Order: sequence, then structure tokens, then C-alpha cells
Amino acid sequence: MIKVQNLIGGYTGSPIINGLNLEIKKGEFFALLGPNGSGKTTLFKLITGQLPIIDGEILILGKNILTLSKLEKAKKMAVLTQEAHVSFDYTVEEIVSLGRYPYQKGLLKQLSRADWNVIEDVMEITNISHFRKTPFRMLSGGEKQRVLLAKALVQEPEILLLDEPTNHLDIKHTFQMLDLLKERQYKMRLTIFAILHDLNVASLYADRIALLNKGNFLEVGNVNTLRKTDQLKKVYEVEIKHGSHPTIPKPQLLMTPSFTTSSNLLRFEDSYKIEKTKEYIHVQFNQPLRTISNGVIGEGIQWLTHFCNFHVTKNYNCSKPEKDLQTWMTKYSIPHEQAVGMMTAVKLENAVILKKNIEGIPMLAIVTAGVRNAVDITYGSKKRVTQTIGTINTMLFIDAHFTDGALVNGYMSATEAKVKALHDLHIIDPYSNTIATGTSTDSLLLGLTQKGEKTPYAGSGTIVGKGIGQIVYSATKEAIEKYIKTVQNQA
Ligand SMILES: Nc1ncnc2c1ncn2[C@@H]1O[C@H](COP(=O)(O)OP(=O)(O)OP(=O)(O)O)[C@@H](O)[C@H]1O
Repeated sequence: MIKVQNLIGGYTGSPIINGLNLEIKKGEFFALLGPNGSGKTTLFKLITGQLPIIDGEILILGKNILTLSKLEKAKKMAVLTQEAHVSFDYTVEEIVSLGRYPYQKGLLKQLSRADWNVIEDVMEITNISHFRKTPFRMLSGGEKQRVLLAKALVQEPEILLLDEPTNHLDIKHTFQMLDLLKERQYKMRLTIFAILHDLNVASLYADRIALLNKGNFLEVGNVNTLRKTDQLKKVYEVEIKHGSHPTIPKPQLLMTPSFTTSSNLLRFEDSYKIEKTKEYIHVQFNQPLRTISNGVIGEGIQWLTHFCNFHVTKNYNCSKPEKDLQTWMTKYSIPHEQAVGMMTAVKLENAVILKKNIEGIPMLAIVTAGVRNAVDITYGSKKRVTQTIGTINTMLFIDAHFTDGALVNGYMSATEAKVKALHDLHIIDPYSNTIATGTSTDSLLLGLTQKGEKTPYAGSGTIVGKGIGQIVYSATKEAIEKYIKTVQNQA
């Protein structure tokens, strides 16, 4: 669709683009990325014909761009630049209708019914119909951008060239514009070539990207190329880490500022407070912890400050546990957006709070345990209906610095320790009559202060992993023993 061969070009003086090759296929969304001054706009202007080519060639649908007339080019490609000056006092509708000029016939060059249909459709989808009679100059930057996109779309081009199209747009309009372009790409096989600055937006929308640096491509490939953070660091000179979007299989990048605030200077024991009532246990740290949890709220890997375990009655109807926890936290002025929330039917007076310093690593474990729903996970395949609420909720706070991998390691270590406690206490799955490995609704949280040297492992072969094992084992065992004693006393 677009073929760039040995392209050389720029301004007076030495060329900015020096021998570039690139091929963009029909129906592809191609994003051009690169730092300020890398030559993106220069390449863009060479493709659109705004700058003369010094050497090499650009083919559009197999034809050398220099052989195409202005009208032929306008029917094939539309351009949305950053420098769209509209000198006259045109209304929005007039500006958009200018996009139909390649199709106007006859001496009078009037717009036909068909032209108006296209204009109406495009104004509708770009959400600008309501200010069609407004003078262009009276619009905001973002509104102007949408009008200029509409003008480009009414050209009904096969190729759309965009220089930072989302520059003035807020998040809603950025996503609206790119969704619209994506729809056109899929429905009409529109080819899109866009300069984008936001690497994460490029990852979500582009099929392929090119990373331009000093007039040369450092990388060209699909969006997973953005996982090459060493290359990104080289050109942007910013600390970048790649992760993944939580629901779409696309990379997302996280930038770390050079500026950091002073870290937690308090001793671990002084950096939290525990509030324990009949209704809830609330642990609040003075700074967010790096957490991993399967809590009803605050699940996954996050940075959180508040950690709660709420008591519920045995016949609690848990159809909306997330909503309920949020309501309860709000009632006690606990910000649920910054919290992990668990629930238990176990009496909170039976909670075990254990503080240990294992080989110089301070740890705090808080466990509530009920084992009425004890399950041997290795037995049977049928889904069982939970009869009663009986759950082991574990919160473990560690004054250490874990990588995300170590968090997962630590989660495994804590689970293994819980299983050992169930084993040693001979807790039985009533269905299988075998030793239980947990209950059907266990929750586990690990919270790390991220102080000190980074630890990449927290499994059973490490000091910290062993420490996790020991504290979780002791706390779980004691909590189950307390629970059993209470049940026996009630019997
Ligand atoms: N009109 C011009 N005359 C001479 N040099 C120019 C001109 N416009 C840009 N340049 C130079 O060309 C180089 C590439 O600029 P270009 O505008 O292509 O970069 P860019 O990647 O689009 O940057 P940005 O992200 O800042 O928009 C820069 O060194 C710039 O100073």
C-alpha cells in the first residue's frame, strides 16, 4: 500500500531521513513512534509530499507518488496534520465539506446529494453535528481536531495519514477517535499511518510499530516489540518496565520517575496500627505496601495501605460480597479503593496476631481460621455447594523488598505452610475422609514494605521463604486450635 525505498530527505543541510525502507500493508494500522526530534514529522511530510524527496522513492498502491496528480492523491490519501491552519471564518460544516472536493464535478463544483450523505454520516460518527453551524475558530483544540478528522474522513481515502491525532484530546475523545479509526480499518480496510507519542495507546491500537531514532528505525515489528525496554530506554532515556494490560493481550509500559520521595524511615513495628473489634480487623500502614492477594477486594498485585477482615454471620448471603465490603469499609471510614478486604464467619476474638523477627526480617501474621468447609483439593471433581462459611484468612506483612516473581514465590510458601498446619492437626475433608488442603474459600494476602535490597526468590530454599513458612504455620495452627476449642465448648 505504502512502500518507502531508500528514502533520503529533510531540510536544507544534511538530510534528517537517510536511506529509510518501510512497507505498510493494506488495512494495517501502523504507528510511528520515537522521541522528540527523531524525524517522525520529517518522514511524515516526505510521505505526504510536503517536503521534497532528495533520493529514493515512495510508492502508493504501486505508483510513484511523484507521478500522481493532486486530485489522484486526494482520492487515495487524506492527511491530518498538526499545522492545520484555517484562515477563513468557516463554519464546522463548511470545513468538513471541503473534504469532498476531490469528488466534485462540473464547472460549478457543487456538492451532490451523495456528497451530503457522506458529510452527514461522518459528522454524526465524529460527534460534531451539534456544532455544525459554529465558526471553526470558536472551537476548543480537541473539537477542532475532531472536525479536521471528519474533513479527512469525508475524503473517503484508502490511506489516512495522521500526525499526533490525539494531541488535544481528553481520554474519552482519544479512545473514541481511535475506536472510530479501528472500526474504519476493519470495515473499510482503511490503511492508517499515525505518529503517536503515547506508547501505551499505540500498543492498544496499532498492528505494527516503528521506533524511529535519529532518522533511522531502531525497531519495526508488532506491538510486542514494545517489550524491548532496553531499546526504549536507549531512545527515550527514561526508566521503563513492561507489563501486560489486565484484560487485553497487549503490552503496557510503566515509566519510573528519577525523582523519588523519601522511603519509610520508621521501624517496621512502628509503621502500622491494628484495630480489632467484634466487627472487623483493620491493619493500616503508614505507606502503601506491595501486595498480592485474592481478597474479595484488592485482588492481584497492587500497592495498598489498608487491610481488613470483616466478620459476617454464618447465614450471610454472599451474593454481592464486594459491594458489602465497600459499604462496611465506608461506614468505618476505611478507603476501600486502597484496601484488601476479606470476610469470615469466625469470631474475631479467635484471630491470631503473631509478630516474629526471622533472621533479621520482621514479619507480622494475622490469621482467622474456620475449617467447617475443609476440602482435600486432590479428591473428586464435582463442584460442591458450600454449606457453611468456614474459611482461613491469612494476612502476612513482611519488612522486605520482593520482585513480582518473589511475591508469587511467597504466596506458594505461605500456602504450603497452611497445608502443613492442616496436615499436622489432622483436619479432614468430610466428603473424602482424607486430610484437607484448605477450605473452599481461603484468602491470602502478602504485603511487603519494599525496604532494603530487592529479593528475587521467596521459596523454601530461601531464608525469607522459610520465615514465611514458619510464621504462617504457627499462626494457622494456633488459629485452627482456637477455632476447634470454641466449637467444642459450644457443643
Ligand atoms: N523546518 C525545518 N528546518 C530545518 N530543520 C528542521 C525543520 N523542522 C524540523 N527540523 C529538524 O529536523 C529534525 C527532526 O524533526 P522532526 O520534526 O521530524 O522530529 P519529530 O520526531 O517529529 O519530533 P517531535 O516529536 O518533537 O514532533 C530536528 O532536529 C529538527 O530540528
